[in-house]
Amino acid sequence: MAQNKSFNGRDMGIDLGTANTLVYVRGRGIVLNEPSVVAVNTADGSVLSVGSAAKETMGRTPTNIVAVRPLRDGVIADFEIAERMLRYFIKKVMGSRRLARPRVVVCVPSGITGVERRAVMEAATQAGARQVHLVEEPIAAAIGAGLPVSEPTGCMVVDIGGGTTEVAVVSLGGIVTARSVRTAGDSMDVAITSYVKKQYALAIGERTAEEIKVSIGSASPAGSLSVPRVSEAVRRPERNVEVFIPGQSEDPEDTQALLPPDRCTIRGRDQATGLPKVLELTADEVRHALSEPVDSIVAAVRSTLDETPPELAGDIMDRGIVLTGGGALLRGLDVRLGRELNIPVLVADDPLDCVAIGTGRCVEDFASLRTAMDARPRRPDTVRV
Ligand SMILES: Nc1ncnc2c1ncn2[C@@H]1O[C@H](COP(=O)(O)OP(=O)(O)OP(=O)(O)O)[C@@H](O)[C@H]1O
Repeated sequence: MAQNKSFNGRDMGIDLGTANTLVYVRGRGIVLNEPSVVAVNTADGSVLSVGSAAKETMGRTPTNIVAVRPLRDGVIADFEIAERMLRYFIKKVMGSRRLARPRVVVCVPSGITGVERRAVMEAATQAGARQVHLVEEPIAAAIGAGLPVSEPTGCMVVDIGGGTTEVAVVSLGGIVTARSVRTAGDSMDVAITSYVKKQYALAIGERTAEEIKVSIGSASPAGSLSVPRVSEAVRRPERNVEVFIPGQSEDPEDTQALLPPDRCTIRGRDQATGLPKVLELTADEVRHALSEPVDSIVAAVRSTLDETPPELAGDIMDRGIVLTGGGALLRGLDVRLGRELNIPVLVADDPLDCVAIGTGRCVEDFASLRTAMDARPRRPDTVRV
């Protein structure tokens, strides 16, 4: 591993995500993983809570408190709140050791403009960073997934986060071709909310929609799902959603216990009566609700492959496409992509942590990964459409 004397023990890599922010500290690994949410008092603008505590309040705040997600579609939508959130996380990680300001590598979507890059750099600087470097999300994801990004061979990574899906072909430490679409985990939650509203006139919150997706969401029919992991079951939140798992067993060795749940009970507000209501939703219905965002992700991967130079396309055929990001955990997405594109598709180990691990590697191994950082923006400074 190349040594980098200019980086030291307080330096950090930040995966500033739409859904979650992860902080990796040099020599220590991932030390913080919290939702990118800030609860603000609208009366005086003061910050009441940040991260997990703020996410708990989403959909449950009185009128004078708002739970804000300062990033949308992978970029800063509310600069001031983003800066305060970053400042809070950096302080939390540094604890009482405030002797010097850290150098920071921040991960950003590949499609962001120069203006958006400057906004991220400015927010990190205002939050306490002494020097800021940027690494593009697909590169960080590929590094974190253990792909040989610096070699002259093509690797395709599809990072499905909360706000954006980043599809990229990486070779020799750079992006050869990439696409960043604003269809990812959040769009799936919106699709579920709309379905439940249209089909059952039931209003549900953002968190409930996410819980439904994680609990029984899928991209392929039940018979063709890849086997869900035990870690996935552990991460499954259960609040307004109660799941039914066929043949459920307490025994972790029992393969039946790994079967995906086929329905769940959800709670919301009946739009006709205005009263709370409980109803049952099946996995087939949720798969149907998710078809539009899933189709868009498949289309983005297909069109990126279309633009890939033939030599690199051959490498991808051999190596397979690697899925990272929380959206990679959607059951059957690997199967669906593999079937439609006729290419092997693999889900990275720890898909939710890949980008943070890759960003952290940039801090640990700065000299040899230098070429992977601070690339010029691919998009002009126009308004994103
Ligand atoms: N088991 C699961 N099944 C489906 N989706 C999941 C699962 N676990 C997490 N997710 C989704 O993954 C998304 C968060 O992923 P991730 O933390 O990689 O995004 P992010 O880095 O914050 O976002 P972005 O990259 O867009 O800035 C959320 O939409 C979340 O609901």
